[in-house]
Amino acid sequence: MGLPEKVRIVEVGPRDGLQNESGPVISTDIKVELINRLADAGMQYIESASFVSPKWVPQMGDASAVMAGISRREGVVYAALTPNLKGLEGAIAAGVEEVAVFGAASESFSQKNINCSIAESLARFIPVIELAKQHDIRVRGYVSTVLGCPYEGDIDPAQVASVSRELLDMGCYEISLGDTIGVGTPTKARKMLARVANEVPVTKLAAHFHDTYGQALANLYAVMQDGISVIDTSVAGLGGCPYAKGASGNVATEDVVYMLNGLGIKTGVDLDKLVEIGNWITRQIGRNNGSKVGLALGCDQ
Ligand SMILES: CC(C)(COP(=O)([O-])OP(=O)([O-])OC[C@H]1O[C@@H](n2cnc3c(N)ncnc32)[C@H](O)[C@@H]1OP(=O)([O-])[O-])[C@@H](O)C(=O)NCCC(=O)NCCSC(=O)C[C@@](C)(O)CC(=O)[O-]
Repeated sequence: MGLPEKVRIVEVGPRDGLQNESGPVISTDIKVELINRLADAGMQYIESASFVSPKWVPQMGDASAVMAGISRREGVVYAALTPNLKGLEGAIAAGVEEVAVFGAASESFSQKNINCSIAESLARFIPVIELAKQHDIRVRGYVSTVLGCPYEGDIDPAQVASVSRELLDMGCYEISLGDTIGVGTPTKARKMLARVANEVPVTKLAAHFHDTYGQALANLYAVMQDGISVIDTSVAGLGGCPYAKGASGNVATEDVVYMLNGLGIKTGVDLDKLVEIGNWITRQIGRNNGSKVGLALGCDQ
């Protein structure tokens, strides 16, 4: 199939990147500035907040205030996670134009993350997607643990395919495949994708790879050969997984943009601005910069 001409980057730093920070709750102002700066750097899709239980994820407790504080730019999608109807109702009230539901390919992970089985989660998403449709809100679907689970180890690609298919059938326009704990390697990623692509057209799939084992760029390069052209990333590689010891964040946006620039693949993102943002946000929250490119290009900043 060969590499795509263009890649759409889904920036998840303000949500996936910040949700697991264990220190004090990050201020709404910092979150809003992060989102505004990412839009200024050319990001056209920014997952900005999460309408989940603040008891489960305290860092996302100010989702409505974050959405209200953003200076919206034309052409930029500011999305949010909504695990259930309560979340979607909050998102609608906050003027969110796109949301995501999130399931898993592993039963144990589903229980730990959203307190229900896979089947229960899928049943819960049906009314969420129906209500979203009534409000002209597009819904993205996530499947976690597609290349491994912290509790169950290997996950059968057929299970990933089945959950992905169900999400597509119930109305998700795109399915993002999450290597939640970053354990995948290129051959495994391609095998998983090949199985899922039997059920869901590859043009409706995105790669959401964490970099825990330093494999994310290699895995992305591998699945791009098979038609993946939507990639989820997090500035400065922010993030982690509360359920996996030592888990790093998502693949860093800077690293992906650098690789894509080198491959001659268009993203529309300003790498210099991105590097500045990565250095700024990591200073703000007192965390190491997880982007190799950010460290290399930002050493004078
Ligand atoms: C799904 C629930 C809510 C179920 O949690 P539950 O405890 O089963 O929910 P419940 O329906 O029994 O309600 C319990 C309480 O939560 C409240 N509640 C219920 N829903 C909401 C809501 N939407 N917003 C705010 N509050 C809510 C509800 O009102 C009630 O409040 P109380 O009466 O006790 O005061 C909970 O498990 C939860 O919030 N989980 C979120 C977990 C999460 O955000 N994980 C991270 C995102 S997924 C991810 O990062 C992976 C991904 C997407 O990036 C891909 C990858 O890398 O793999």
